[in-house]
Amino acid sequence: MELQLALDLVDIAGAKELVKEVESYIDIVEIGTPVVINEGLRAVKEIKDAFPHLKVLADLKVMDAAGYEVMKASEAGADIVTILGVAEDMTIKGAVEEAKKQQKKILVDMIGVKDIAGRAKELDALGVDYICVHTGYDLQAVGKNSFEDLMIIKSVVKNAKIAVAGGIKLQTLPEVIKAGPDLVIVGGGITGQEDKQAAAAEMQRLIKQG
Ligand SMILES: O=C(CO)[C@H](O)[C@H](O)COP(=O)(O)O
Repeated sequence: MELQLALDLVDIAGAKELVKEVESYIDIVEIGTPVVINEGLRAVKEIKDAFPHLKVLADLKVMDAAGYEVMKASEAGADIVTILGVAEDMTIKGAVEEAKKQQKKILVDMIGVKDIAGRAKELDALGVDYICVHTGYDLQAVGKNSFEDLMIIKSVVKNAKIAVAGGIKLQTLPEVIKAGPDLVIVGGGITGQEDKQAAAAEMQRLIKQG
């Protein structure tokens, strides 16, 4: 099980500072959608250059023209690129094809997908690398979480790795770990803590302990 640090509310300098603090405890750094909007793919490049031993995920949430966007993110140094599960199958296929060419991975974000089980089966058959259930900030604000959806994809996905994101904190991590995802994505649960290093270290400890 891997731990991904999601960076959403920082600029490039802030992202570097944060990653430096927790780099020993994480496997993947996510350059979040707001960071890409503010800083462009330069943020991906600068983080990959500064921390080449960590995998970098570009949270582009691709919805169309995936071949081109996956190519640009790959050129910037992304190891994993996100696409939305609600995108057309043609778009998903384009992403998978380009990622294979570039020797990169595709993570599908299931945000907004209504039929989680049905769509997860289809995406799994399309050859994506990760399928991620995700409660975004807007639904977190009304008390939702991804736990139920995690159990659903666990039961139907046969090939892709399973990921989970959305409001995971130290207190809720043990329940998430018990469900056995391949990848746990944490933003505010680390970046919002006073002692970010301690939070990341404890999360890594819990994940390793299983
Ligand atoms: O993709 C995102 C928002 O769209 C976030 O990166 C993801 O939800 C993880 O952050 P947090 O743990 O703070 O919810």
